[in-house]
Amino acid sequence: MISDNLTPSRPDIAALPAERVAHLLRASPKAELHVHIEGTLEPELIFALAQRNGVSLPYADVQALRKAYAFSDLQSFLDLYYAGCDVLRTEQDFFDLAWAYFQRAARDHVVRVEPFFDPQSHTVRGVGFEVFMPAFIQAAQRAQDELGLSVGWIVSVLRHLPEEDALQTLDAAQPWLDHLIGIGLDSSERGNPPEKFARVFARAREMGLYAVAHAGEEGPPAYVLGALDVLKVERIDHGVRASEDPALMQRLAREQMPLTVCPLSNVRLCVVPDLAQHNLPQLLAAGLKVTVNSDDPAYFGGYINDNLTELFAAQPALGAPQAYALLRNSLEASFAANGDKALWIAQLDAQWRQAA
Ligand SMILES: Nc1ncnc2[nH]cnc12
Ligand SMILES: [Zn+2]
Repeated sequence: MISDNLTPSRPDIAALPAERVAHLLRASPKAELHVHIEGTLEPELIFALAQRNGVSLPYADVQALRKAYAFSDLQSFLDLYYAGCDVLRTEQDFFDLAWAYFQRAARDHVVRVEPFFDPQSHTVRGVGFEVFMPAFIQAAQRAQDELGLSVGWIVSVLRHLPEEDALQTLDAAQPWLDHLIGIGLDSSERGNPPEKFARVFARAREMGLYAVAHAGEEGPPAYVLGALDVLKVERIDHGVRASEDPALMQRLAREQMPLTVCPLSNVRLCVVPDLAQHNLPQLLAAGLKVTVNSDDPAYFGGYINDNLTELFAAQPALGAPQAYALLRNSLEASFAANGDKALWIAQLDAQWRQAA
């Protein structure tokens, strides 16, 4: 049925059956706003790059490496994630990594991606911006040209390291500013509150970068508040523990602060016991601007469409209105140009109207 009511809930979707919703989740245009490019490094590529660069790995084969991906918390994952980075040595390696991910994302109908990269996980090994930035720029250009996929890179600093390191990283990023859209904060959350990075974020914002930060993944709701009030972020990465603080929930809803939630990541890192018990429906029902993302898909068993479809399969409370809201939120919460966003939203609406 055609609906001419374009806002706020546009296509008339209430009666869509579950299988139609599952198809629309997969086939609709969407934005991926929380993915670490180093977290897209598949075991097959780790082995290929290790061979290319003469790096020896402590695993017999791809299966043995995959088997090691059984995590008990964030830190147990990060230890393997940083170890995996060691095979990334040359510009070609970083290009292959990014291009493989962009092709995979395009298959999930991602039209906009804002990937993080962790410079300090490379500079510590003597691999500098002059190695990975040209590769990221070239891969992004090719994604735009050949896949119609729009890319905006977010330089992310590691919170387990001193703020001084992060300031140096920002200095090193300065010459590449034209190719960056934002600054992020990731790595070990507990014991490393947002306040530790107040000066870095103030400087990054002066440089014209958008600000985002991981907060409320393993850390308490106070870290979400710190990210908002001290770092002045425009999106919260994860944020699922905000549900422990009713006043914070009300504020996030009132300010329509986007949350980039990563369901499969939360299960694999034991933030929640399983997808059926994930609090995403509760966050959505409270009026928060929630999006679904993949975080580190090579490590957590799924890309963005897997996150969406597995979550909906596990949660009977999620139906067509929630699916449409999540897809639309992803496009609205991106840092892409308003004209691009309007175009993607029009495409989304056309697809849903046709299905309804
Ligand atoms: N889920 C996550 N949380 C914090 N830091 C990360 N770095 C890569 N993935 C991360
Ligand atoms: Zn993350």
